[in-house]
Amino acid sequence: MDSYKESHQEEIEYLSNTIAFINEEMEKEKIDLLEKKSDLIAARKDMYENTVHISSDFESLVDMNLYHSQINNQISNYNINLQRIKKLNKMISSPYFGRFDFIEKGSSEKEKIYIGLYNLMDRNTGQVYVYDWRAPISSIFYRYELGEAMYDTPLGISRGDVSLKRQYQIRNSKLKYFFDCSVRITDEILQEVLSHNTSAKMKNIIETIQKEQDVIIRDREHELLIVQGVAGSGKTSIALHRIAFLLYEGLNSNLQSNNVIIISPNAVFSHYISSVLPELGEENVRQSIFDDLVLDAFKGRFGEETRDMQLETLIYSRTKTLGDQRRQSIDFKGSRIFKQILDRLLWHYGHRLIVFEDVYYNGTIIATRQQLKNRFLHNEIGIPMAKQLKIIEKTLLEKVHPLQRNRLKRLEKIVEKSEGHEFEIKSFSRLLAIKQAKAFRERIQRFTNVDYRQLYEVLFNNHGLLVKLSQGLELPENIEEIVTATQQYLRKGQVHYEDYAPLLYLKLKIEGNDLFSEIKHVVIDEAQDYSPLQYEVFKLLYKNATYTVLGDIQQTIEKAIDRSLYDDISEILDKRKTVKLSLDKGYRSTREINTFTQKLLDEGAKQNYCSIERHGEEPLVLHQETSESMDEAIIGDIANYTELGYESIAVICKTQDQAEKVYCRLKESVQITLIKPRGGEVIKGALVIPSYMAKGLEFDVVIVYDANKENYSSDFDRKLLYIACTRALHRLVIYYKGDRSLLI
Ligand SMILES: Nc1ncnc2c1ncn2[C@@H]1O[C@H](COP(=O)(O)OP(=O)(O)OP(=O)(O)O)[C@@H](O)[C@H]1O
Repeated sequence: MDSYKESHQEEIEYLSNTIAFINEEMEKEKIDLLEKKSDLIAARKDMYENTVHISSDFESLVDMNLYHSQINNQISNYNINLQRIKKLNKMISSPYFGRFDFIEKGSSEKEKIYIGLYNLMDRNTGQVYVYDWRAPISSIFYRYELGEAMYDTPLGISRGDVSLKRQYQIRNSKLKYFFDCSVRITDEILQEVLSHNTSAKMKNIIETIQKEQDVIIRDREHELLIVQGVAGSGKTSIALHRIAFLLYEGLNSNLQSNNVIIISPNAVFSHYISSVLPELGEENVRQSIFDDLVLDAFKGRFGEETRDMQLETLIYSRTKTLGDQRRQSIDFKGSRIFKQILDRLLWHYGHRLIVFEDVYYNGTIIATRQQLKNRFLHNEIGIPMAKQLKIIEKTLLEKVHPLQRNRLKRLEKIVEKSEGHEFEIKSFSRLLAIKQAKAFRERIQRFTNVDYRQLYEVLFNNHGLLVKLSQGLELPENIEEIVTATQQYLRKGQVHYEDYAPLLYLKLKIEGNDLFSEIKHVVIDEAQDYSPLQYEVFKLLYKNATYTVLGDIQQTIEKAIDRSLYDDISEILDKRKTVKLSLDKGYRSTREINTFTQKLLDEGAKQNYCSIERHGEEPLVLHQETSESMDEAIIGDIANYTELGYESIAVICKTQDQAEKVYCRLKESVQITLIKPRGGEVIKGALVIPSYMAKGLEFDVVIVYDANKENYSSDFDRKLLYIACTRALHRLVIYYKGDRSLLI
């Protein structure tokens, strides 16, 4: 037998043994599950029959409690069983995708390490059929070629030699093919994976994780890991695989899915990525967008303007002075300088603006204003301002409490002497006492109540104060206009999106934050979308968490491209162990599309970039005489590309408004969906979407709608165009009417 035949025979046998083992395990688990189910039903019945259902008697309550905790245990065991069955079910179709043979230093025995989605081990014999891709030893598969290799174990580094590396395609429990490779993961298999159509939901990449990606996924050393990665370099994929890894590691470190939160840019994106972690076996990881954090924190007090609305306003007012002013206002209110002003405002409030008063009750002094102020200013244990003032209020009320009896007696005497209340002295006096107590409390609350919104308004309403607080700081040139505009809309009861972060910062500083204490790890995707002040807010919200922050500064929309953002993030989050890494290789698009999109970047913003060697058609830039002919061409394209087998085709418009109009016209002739900012899921087929909403998503075919000179002219437009074009996997078509945009 030649060596391939021998290997083939060996692999067929290994696969069939593995599948047989999975089937056996599945049978056992199913029997176990049935037993657990009937035990659970019996326990519930027993509890129903043998305990009282309503009681205030202590012994009966203890009894009920015992039954409850027993049933809860049974339910959790039942769920563990179900999870195991789910995992086995996922494995049966394709139990592993890779193998390497490893001889540990000092040993003569060759171990065959098969790698798949989960561990598969015979607990009786100790034989490991498959290693979880996250297991320490599996890192060798992603990081090493043939020859010397090492991996991290809980007991230290383990070294050895890799004598074989093999990759498989197994579908429906059948071995389709396998091949040996000397390099890490061959480009052929990666290209094969990348040449497929994209799906409506993001997929896992465990079979082809690249070395530089694996380093990020498996990092356990750093408390803050910052990744700058070019478009399509796998940042989002890495973020999700890293979470799965940390949760696996979590078996040792106590990290559970409810200890992790992903901050993502919008609801459509959240949907898009929502299936990766469940696919990897990790459910219940929370996702949030900044807009939702704001709504929750302000309890609906404000939050009408969303980020999409802010972006739309910027797009529409680009050429007007108002637009520039708004942009500068956004920059300023998100800056570290504004954070310093807010800190000074808080200090100033505590030291100068709170007007403590002497507190009298029933003619006796309870506390002088100086005593109250001293108590407030000597807050050594750092209790947040609002809580501290409430403690002062409580202490004053407690002091007054024993005096209220005397006050009541005094009131009764006064009432006795007055006419018309002879028959109701007691009740009338009590009523008076209640009213006076209320007035007393309100007097105290004049200095113990603090409202972050009012304080924010003070800053803009009092010009002298802003000047004073910004001494030594560099303010934007048009600060006067920013202040006047803010003053005006705050007076009308409105709040802009860029005010949320400063308001939330003030709120958290003033009131403190007891929420999210369970969060131990935060993943921030599209990191370039957040301002330094938003990072200050994250720091206050997730006080003790470690962070993974991933972004691409080329995809910054509303601000100027600022390479110092990552330094700011690292200073703000201020973790002991921080690392900044970069990813320069784009995996999403064909080389032709990648070459084209890199040329869209401003000369000054060019970056280190390399593309995956996957080839396809050159992007097309096509002129159309009229809107009608452009519509017709797009309708034709949708039909052609569908015919060619592409499954997701996005018509990307600059704005929401434009997207709605195009959708209304196209839907008469083709099956097409409009994606709205809060519109839920991206589905397969043809869709129309505004440029900024397409961020983070990807499509087999991208058709850019009307990239003419008017639509795409400024630097701001350049970024929208870049985001739109970098979404394409296989085909990119750009239409324009009139003059072609000079950005192309
Ligand atoms: N190692 C890999 N193996 C297979 N596919 C990969 C790999 N890395 C990235 N990809 C694919 O490349 C595409 C882009 O990945 P992803 O969306 O994670 O990149 P990104 O850096 O977040 O992109 P962007 O910033 O442009 O939104 C996805 O289809 C992803 O599955």
